[in-house]
Amino acid sequence: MVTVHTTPSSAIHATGLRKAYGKKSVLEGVDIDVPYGTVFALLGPNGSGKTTVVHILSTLISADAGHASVDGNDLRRNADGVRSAIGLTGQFAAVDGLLTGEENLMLMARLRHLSTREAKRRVAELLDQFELTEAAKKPLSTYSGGMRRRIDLAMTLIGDPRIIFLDEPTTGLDPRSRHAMWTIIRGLVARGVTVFLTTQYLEEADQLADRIAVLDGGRIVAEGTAAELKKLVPGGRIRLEFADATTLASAETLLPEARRPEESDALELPSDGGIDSIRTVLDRLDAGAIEPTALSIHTPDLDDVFFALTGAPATGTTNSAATTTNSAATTDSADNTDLEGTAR
Ligand SMILES: Nc1ncnc2c1ncn2[C@@H]1O[C@H](COP(=O)(O)OP(=O)(O)OP(=O)(O)O)[C@@H](O)[C@H]1O
Repeated sequence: MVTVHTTPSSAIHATGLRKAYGKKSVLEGVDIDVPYGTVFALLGPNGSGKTTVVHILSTLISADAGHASVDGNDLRRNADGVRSAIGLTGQFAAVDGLLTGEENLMLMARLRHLSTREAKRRVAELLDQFELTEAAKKPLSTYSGGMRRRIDLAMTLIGDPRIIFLDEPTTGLDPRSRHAMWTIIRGLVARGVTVFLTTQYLEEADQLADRIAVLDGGRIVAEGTAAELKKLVPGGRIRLEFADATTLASAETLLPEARRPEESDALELPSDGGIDSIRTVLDRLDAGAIEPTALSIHTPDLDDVFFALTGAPATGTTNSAATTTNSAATTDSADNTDLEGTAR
């Protein structure tokens, strides 16, 4: 029998997850590690398999191959242990629209075997926490999209799970409701809850996640903090401005690789945004006694990363992008000592 080696600090640990629906292969060997008390975001384009990963890790479906443990419980051997440790939002999407928010929460509390007294206390607490006290007595069918997501999350939290899975928690919400949901999620994390979320919104991953993994073509093609991922794609540049046209022309001679954006008196050079590359550029200008009046650094955003990794029309192209990224990460490793296996 194969033994799963669970890192004690891992809330979620998975290796080699595979899943196919008929002949359609969805996951082709996915590895995931989420330390306790952190937020992990699984990013991927439509149909990349994010929900499939969540459903496997929350025991709703089984993987064809691979091993995983959640809160130290092996998914195959102790599915009940996994279920009692986790909360999964989205699973109550079919809650009774005719019942009020409070009634739905009470129902869930009783299903969780809370006493009437304890259920009432917990429900009141959650209604308050999710700013639903006013709407508590109204039927769920009258709730807005944002309110439904909040009641869904509140229902998930009735049992005080240590680990929660949020499958696209803010898809379809307006910006205000999205920000309200982010505040709630941050509050949960502050109380020590581990969050595994899937999202198509790069900003959401950037805002909330300690680590981000990009799923594409059935594999995790890159993983790291938002800052680490941004370093992986080209597109970073230094922008220099000068006092007058004469200085600009002299600077151009000293930095022949720089380009001058149209209709501007500035120069731009490719850069990883690191201190060393900035210092090198300034030293070269200094050699000609030239000082820029302004210096700014543009680092790529997660959109650039996502597009570079998943935007290619064919999977083959995507894989080669990941490989290129991988070599970039290796070259860069002196600057990124904690960039373990960043791009795969
Ligand atoms: N029960 C199923 N039977 C057959 N195919 C399925 C089933 N569930 C999912 N799929 C297919 O597996 C692929 C991955 O689906 P999944 O829902 O995991 O992707 P996703 O990344 O969550 O997508 P989205 O962002 O659109 O929700 C899709 O092509 C989907 O059509």
